[in-house]
Amino acid sequence: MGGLRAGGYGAFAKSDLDEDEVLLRVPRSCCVTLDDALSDVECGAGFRKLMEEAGPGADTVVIAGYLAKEYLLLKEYDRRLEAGDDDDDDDDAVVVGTRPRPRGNVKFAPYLRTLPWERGVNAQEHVLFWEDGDVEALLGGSLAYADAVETRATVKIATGILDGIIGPVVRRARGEGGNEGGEEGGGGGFRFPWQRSREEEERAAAGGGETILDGLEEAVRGAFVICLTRAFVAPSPVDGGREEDRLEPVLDMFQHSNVPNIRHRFVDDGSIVVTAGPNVRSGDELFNRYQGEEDGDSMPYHKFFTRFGFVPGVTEPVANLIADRSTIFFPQRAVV
Ligand SMILES: C[S@@+](CC[C@H](N)C(=O)[O-])C[C@H]1O[C@@H](n2cnc3c(N)ncnc32)[C@H](O)[C@@H]1O
Repeated sequence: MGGLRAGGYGAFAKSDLDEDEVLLRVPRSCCVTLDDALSDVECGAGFRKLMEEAGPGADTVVIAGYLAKEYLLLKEYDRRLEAGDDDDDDDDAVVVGTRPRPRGNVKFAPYLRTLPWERGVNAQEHVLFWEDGDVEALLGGSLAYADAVETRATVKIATGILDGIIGPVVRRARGEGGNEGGEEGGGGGFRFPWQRSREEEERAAAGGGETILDGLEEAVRGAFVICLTRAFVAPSPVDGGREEDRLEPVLDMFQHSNVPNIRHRFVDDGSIVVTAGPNVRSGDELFNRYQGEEDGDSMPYHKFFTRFGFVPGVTEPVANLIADRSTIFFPQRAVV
């Protein structure tokens, strides 16, 4: 990583940089991709079923589910370690089904530990972290309202679905039993919410069904925030160049600017290469440019906010912009 230093919430040049100097190269094997989720030993079968039922639109749900499951398993290993179960090498292995998974076996463990799973970690803000009342009070009537409500509803539905896939795996790891639904070859005992009978649906809605796995809501919410604020769209080298969402460790430490001073490009083997723009001096913060898939370069700022959790160039709390009825959030009205 020539000329690059992490610090604060972003990355900085540690020396003057030549234009086009290569700062880093991230191989696809270091990225979190849909392949990781679909080939997962414990939940891959459940994720594949979900893709069959729901189609490619389920990509983000599947990647978020995979991240949430790995994070919850990592937390379980950590809990055991803290409880002093680490004297013997095997003691802190979490047994999922019949397979022990030693601590080191969470593929992305060091990366998962750096991510903003909760509001405020790495100064992360996002409408997914808000209470319903805050969304109504702050965003009601604003341009951001519909997006915020839709994103939150998607995550709520996803949480119910993912409980059926990753819930049993995490419950087993915690020694709480759980059916075989999420496990590869386990018979597929779980059912998606759309496969439940009306009676089961009503019982679940009335709180009489199985309860959602403890900690799952928070983990899925965090995983969605992570996907929305950090995923890159890249051509997949394994799927005829189809575009895929990926999490790119290290590349995702750069903050956004509308006038970036680095560039990134995808190369044929699936790696991503980051190079310096012109006139970068030692100590300068290095900025990338985030792009929303549907709006390309011109994503409106209220959409930028619901997707990435901030408004470019604005340092004051968004609540102040809303209180001042900023034109970013409220359509302008002519004063006559
Ligand atoms: C991909 S991360 C960038 C690095 C990040 N701060 C981190 O947690 O590693 C994206 C998040 O960084 C923050 N961010 C990035 N650029 C920003 C900017 N120009 N102003 C304020 N926050 C920014 C937002 O919280 C955004 O959701």
